Amino acid sequence: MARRLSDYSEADAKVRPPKRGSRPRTKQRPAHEDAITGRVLAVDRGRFDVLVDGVRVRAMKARELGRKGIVVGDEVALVGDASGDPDTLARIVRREPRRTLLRRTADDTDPVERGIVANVERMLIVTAVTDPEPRPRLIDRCLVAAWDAGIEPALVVTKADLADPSPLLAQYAALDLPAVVVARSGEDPHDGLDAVRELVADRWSVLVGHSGVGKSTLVNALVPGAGRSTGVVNDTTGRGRHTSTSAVALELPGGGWTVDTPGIRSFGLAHVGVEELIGFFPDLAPGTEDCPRTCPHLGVDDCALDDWVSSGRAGAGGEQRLDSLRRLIAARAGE
Ligand SMILES: Nc1nc2c(ncn2[C@@H]2O[C@H](COP(=O)(O)OP(=O)(O)OP(=O)(O)O)[C@@H](O)[C@H]2O)c(=O)[nH]1
Ligand SMILES: [Zn+2]
Repeated sequence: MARRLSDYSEADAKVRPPKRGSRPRTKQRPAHEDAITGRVLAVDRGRFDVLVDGVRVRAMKARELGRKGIVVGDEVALVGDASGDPDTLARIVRREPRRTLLRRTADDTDPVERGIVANVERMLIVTAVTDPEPRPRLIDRCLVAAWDAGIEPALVVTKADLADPSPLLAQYAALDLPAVVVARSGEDPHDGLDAVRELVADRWSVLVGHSGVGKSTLVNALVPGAGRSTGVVNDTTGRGRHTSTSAVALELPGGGWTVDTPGIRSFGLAHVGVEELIGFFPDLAPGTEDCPRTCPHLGVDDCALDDWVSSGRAGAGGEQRLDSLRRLIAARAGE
């Protein structure tokens, strides 16, 4: 049936022509719907290597990311040329929410915290039985940093061919930590390597440890061809021959990725509050129940932790652990 003119509503007549110069709405996409996601493998002076569907793509941060940090392990959204061909550069337009973030501050009072690696599930704390001597306070810092980040730590004790690892292991027995012992045997890189492989298989992990403990040796054994430089520790500086200082993710032949952190020599923990700190010493935390209210746990005013440790309830490492905890609390108080 034909419509009569009088049937047209006023609204029909009010369709305005588009303003000259204005673009159709559909082109103004607020989010990058067509972005693809990848995982950051390496960061080097403003350039990022991102793994996209098995291809390594070079990328830079898009301006809209602002000062938002991107670290190894981050999951990011990319636009632009993500072919991975030489001389191409994609843009990172978004950082996906992080499941874990390993952080540190320059010291225990510095308010500026830096991300080291994101989304890893496991931390291997590498320490030698001797040469160099174990540094329990650094181990304790690493444990706090791992638990604070939501990462499961494990101990890897190297150089067991040089000395008996049991006293060191006994110190941490109360913590219910996975611990693996490795040793050099002849030409073979390491006894105990299979146990390390199990800890890192099919997941993202991060290796931490101070210079000379055998971290690079371990990485080279886990990832043949990784080419991490190993060397004799310089007696004067305590430093090895490393020149690279940035974290980098290396693919494990059996599946999974491990992140080496050559430049990291310390773990400032200014971002961890005192109450949280105590919670990250699960061998000591229950001992604070008998402390006076507002006890600073610094060894004064009848702090119950002294009895807790001397009665053996924190295990063989109790004294050392309490010393670590107290130093961390004191550092927070600026003492
Ligand atoms: N006896 C013995 N020596 C080892 C073992 N693992 C590593 N080493 C030696 O210890 C020294 C230091 O090893 P690296 O792998 O360079 O140590 P690192 O922790 O990477 O140290 P940086 O390179 O300074 O970061 C080297 O001379 C290694 O050959 C081990 O299980 N037993
Ligand atoms: Zn106390």
